[in-house]
Amino acid sequence: MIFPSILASLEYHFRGWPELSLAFLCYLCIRWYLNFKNQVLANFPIVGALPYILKNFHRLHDWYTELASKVGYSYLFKGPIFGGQMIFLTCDPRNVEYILKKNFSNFPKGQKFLETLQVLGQGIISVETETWHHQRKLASKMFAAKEFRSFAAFASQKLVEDALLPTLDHVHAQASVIDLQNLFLRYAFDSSCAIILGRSPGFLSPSFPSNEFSEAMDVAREIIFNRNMMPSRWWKLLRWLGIGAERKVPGAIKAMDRYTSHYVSLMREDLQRGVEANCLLAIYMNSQEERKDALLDEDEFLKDTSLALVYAGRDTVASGLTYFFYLISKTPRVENKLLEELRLLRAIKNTKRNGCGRKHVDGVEMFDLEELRELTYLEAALYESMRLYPPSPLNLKSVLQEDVLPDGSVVRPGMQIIYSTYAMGRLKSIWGEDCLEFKPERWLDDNGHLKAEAKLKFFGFSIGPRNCIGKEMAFAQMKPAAAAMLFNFQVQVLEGQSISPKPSTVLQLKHGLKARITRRIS
Ligand code: HEM
Repeated sequence: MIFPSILASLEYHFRGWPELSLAFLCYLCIRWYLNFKNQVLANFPIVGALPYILKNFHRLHDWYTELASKVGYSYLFKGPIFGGQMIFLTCDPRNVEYILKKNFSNFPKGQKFLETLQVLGQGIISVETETWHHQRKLASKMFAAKEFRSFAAFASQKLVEDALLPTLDHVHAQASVIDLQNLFLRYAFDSSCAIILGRSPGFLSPSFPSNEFSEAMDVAREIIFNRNMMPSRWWKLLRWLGIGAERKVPGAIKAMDRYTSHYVSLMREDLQRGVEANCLLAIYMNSQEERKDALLDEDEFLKDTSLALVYAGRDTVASGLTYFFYLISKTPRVENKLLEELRLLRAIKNTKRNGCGRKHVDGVEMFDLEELRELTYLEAALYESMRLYPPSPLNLKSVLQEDVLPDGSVVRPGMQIIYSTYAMGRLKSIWGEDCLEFKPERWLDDNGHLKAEAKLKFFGFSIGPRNCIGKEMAFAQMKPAAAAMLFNFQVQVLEGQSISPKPSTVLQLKHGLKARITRRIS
């Protein structure tokens, strides 16, 4: 008799439990949601920081910047327990300098990152240790060659004259709207191919043709980013199953291999016929002796090297020009100062040449190489736009041995380090209270020369032994395009379009940048 009465009593006492449990669960969910909603970052049990990453994925770079101002310059993200990822994100300039320069050898790209870069073969950006040392030494010599530097400037200038200005003229005549991002991607691809491979593929032309080589590089860029955003096992499984973006990889690799083989064969024929060529491929081919310990078969080396270089230059230059015109369109004061600099220079040169400026066939004016060197306000404006919108907004490193960074953070093997140049370009502590303003003047001293100290604060081309080797080439591509376009055409970016960046390793606008182009009346 006792037993049923105990049961009855329990039933009486716990009658309200399901409701109570439900209410408690709801309370926990609401608390969690409110915390999650108002907090910028937390590492939860089991799922780590995944909810925050998913919530902010569409605005990754701005989120990092927000974290820097609200939480601090460095923080640790834990991935979900089953992926085992530990990402240390920093935008502290002392840490970044330590990682990239002072203790460079302890922070390689790392196996995980290198694996994701294998789509691009074994060129300079996808290798490490001895192979990288050798390739870097060789590349430094090639990029520094005087004949190469003048060839790079000449080839870009020619492409502006033969392809960029006629295309813009065509858009003006059609009174159509153009996507500036697409235009500059075409220009950067053609000029990179011309400078590196010796031939422009003609991707930039008024008919806006398609190009399989460039499309294959788009796939490579997308896949490298995707692979880095997930644990290695996940993307390897997707690759094995052949689903998602991984499905496109084998085709893209084949296409890139086919095109680079083709360009290598053409250049070999040219050199055998005694054609004089100063593109990088020709310079590499003519330096057989220095290449003999390249640890790669001759053709593989030439193909992978040229692919890596075209890839490194294409998206970055396109991004630099796109955001430059975006900022100019929003800042008429800077546009006017740029025009003033161009017009003054043109007037001085015309006086010296007795009124004969350098005219393109359709009355469009060009700036020669000597003039371009004198355009310091333009150069400052390009730096300034890359400060706010760095083409390479984040970079990855790994950790070899446990280390203590200058801010006191401890990093351990197995962690990945991400440093955000996007956030660093927007830190008040580096760039002052007006850090969000587009002000080329911050790069210039009282005599109108570029300030060395401003360049030292800028990480957009990276620093240390693995810094950007193509910086000078990038300016040789961007300056003539920006000068000729500004001087001859009015670029009116359409109002009301969404200006959000794609989550990617390169800063690109999700929906492009639509603009109208009209000829300026001289
Ligand atoms: C505005 C344009 C450019 C920007 C902002 C830029 C930025 C950068 C950055 C940040 C890095 C370091 C990447 C890392 O640490 O993983 C880098 C590396 C590199 N860049 Fe550029 N880049 C630009 C244009 C170019 C051009 C035109 C070339 C010419 C081919 C080039 C060739 C390279 C190469 C080969 C590396 C790898 C160097 C190495 O690993 O030793 N870049 N660039």
